[in-house]
Amino acid sequence: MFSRPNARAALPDTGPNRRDPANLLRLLHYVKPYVAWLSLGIFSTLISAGLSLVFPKLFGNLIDASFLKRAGSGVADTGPLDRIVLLLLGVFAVVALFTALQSFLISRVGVRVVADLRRAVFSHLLTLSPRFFATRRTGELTSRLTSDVSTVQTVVSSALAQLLSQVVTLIGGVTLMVLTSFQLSLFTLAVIPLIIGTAVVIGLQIRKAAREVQDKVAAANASAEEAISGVRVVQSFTAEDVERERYGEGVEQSFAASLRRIKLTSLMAGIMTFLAFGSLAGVLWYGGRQVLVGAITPGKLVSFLFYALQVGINVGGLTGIFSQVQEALGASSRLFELLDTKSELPVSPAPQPLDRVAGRVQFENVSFRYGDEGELPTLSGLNLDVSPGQTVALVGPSGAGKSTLVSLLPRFYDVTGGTLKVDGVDVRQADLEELRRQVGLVPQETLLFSGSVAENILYGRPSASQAEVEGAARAANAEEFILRLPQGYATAVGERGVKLSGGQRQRVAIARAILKNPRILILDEATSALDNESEALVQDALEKLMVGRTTFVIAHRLSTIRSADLIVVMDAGRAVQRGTHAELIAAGGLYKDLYDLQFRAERREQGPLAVQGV
Ligand SMILES: Nc1ncnc2c1ncn2[C@@H]1O[C@H](COP(=O)(O)OP(=O)(O)OP(=O)(O)O)[C@@H](O)[C@H]1O
Repeated sequence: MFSRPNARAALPDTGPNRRDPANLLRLLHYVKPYVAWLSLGIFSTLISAGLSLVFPKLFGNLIDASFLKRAGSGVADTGPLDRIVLLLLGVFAVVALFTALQSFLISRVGVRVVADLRRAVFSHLLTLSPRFFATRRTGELTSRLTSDVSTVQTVVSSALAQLLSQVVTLIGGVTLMVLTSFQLSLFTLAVIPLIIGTAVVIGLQIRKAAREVQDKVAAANASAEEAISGVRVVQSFTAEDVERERYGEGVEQSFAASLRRIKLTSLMAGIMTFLAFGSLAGVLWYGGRQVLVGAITPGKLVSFLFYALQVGINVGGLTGIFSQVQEALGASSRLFELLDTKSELPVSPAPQPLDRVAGRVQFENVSFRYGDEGELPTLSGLNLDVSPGQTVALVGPSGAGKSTLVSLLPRFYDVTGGTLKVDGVDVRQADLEELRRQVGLVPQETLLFSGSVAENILYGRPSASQAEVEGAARAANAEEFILRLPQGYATAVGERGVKLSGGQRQRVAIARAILKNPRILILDEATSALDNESEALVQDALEKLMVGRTTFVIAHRLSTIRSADLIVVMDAGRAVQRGTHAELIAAGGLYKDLYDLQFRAERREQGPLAVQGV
């Protein structure tokens, strides 16, 4: 049956620095620019948390003022009651104001840090080499940008504020409890170790389950992403059921993990509720007796109950924060792991200038291997000296290493042996950006970005003017079809350019390359048949593009091969033959075999013109 191999590995989840608290310090680095906002937020938190400790005392006073005076004198004096309520309202208002301020200020820092972190991770991802992306699933990486960053946000914003206010309330609450009634305090505080113990033991299990939920969701997401981005393949193979099943399985696994987590949280909620209300009942029982014997006033009992409640809530809250911090540590370590992944292309400390090159390219005894040492090399012993402006056609059987050879030019990979030079400069000694500005790439499968036609052409040189864009489109034989589009240059091309035909996409890509005006050009000729007319237009545009540039073309068409200055025949990573078409045919060997197999039919189609000179 159909199967889409899940060969790409998920991001390793258990690195050596996983949940390393040092990551929290690294996070602080992102918080640093906003330390003023944060300090104001912390100040507001301290005020609101400190003032909230006044409530219970005032409530107690309120009770005593309302009940005791009346019982004593028989006359209803509402004065103290009114004053206390007024005072309470005042305190409420100040607490409300500072709570709002605290929430705004600290959350603002949180969302800002998240925005910075997202940008940093994305910008770093763009610098990594194709080798990195070959081992990662896109869905995994995008989920790092979304869910992991959001988990970190929780800590930076809400958890930080909560932690502060809870610590303040907890210390203050316990002190005031003890001051209100020492005996009652002993009674209540005895339960706290039980609460903490339960929270820690079950909390640990909950964290494990939560981790599992995240992993399962990420895996399901990755498979959905692949299916959605390849929906045409899925539909053409009528593999919907397979994909449904694959995603369904992932979703069910995440459901099962969620269920485990829910069971544990429910159990914890039950135990906590019983402990909390049980101790409340205990306090009411013991405190009630104390009131009855006149040891404390009813107001004091009420104050005490409120303090106990505040302390209880905060102890519960602290354990929640503990698990949030743990999760955030996990998430931040995965993010930092991405940020720490160095591009494997070493940067030269003193790059040699490569500003406006003539276009000479030299492969000197170049070898290359995708895998580790010991694996078979993909290219070996390659020597090639291409003069500025020359066109080199690379031919050879599938898997011979043609695409690999050209991918060394913009330094997607570094050679593993020998040297690759552009204008006499070892590409490893050049500035990567400068080098890549010299190299233009027109791939077989053109990828356009969602946006307008003009934006896609401008990708070649963002500073170009509208007139230059139009000039490039004209030279690429693209203007005619662009002007026929509903909004001309402003027409949106759809995701990956789906609204254009294959030939149109290619011509936009050629216009893009013309605008970039590179000295070295890499063309991967399309093997998929375009209709005759658009093939002729694409071919004509390519020929114009090639003029005056050093061009490497992975050639599939006889006409390209025959007009090349040099044909290099590749087989199993080696350049086995080189020469012009006529020379190679005369010499016999792999080229002649390939020619006999692949091009005879094409030659026949091209009629007498193509036969000449063969
Ligand atoms: N990213 C990669 N990681 C590991 N091996 C790779 C990678 N890309 C290509 N290879 C291997 O390197 C060899 C050469 O591949 P390459 O794509 O260069 O061949 P090609 O001549 O361009 O083939 P085709 O004409 O089919 O495109 C193949 O055996 C291929 O399996």
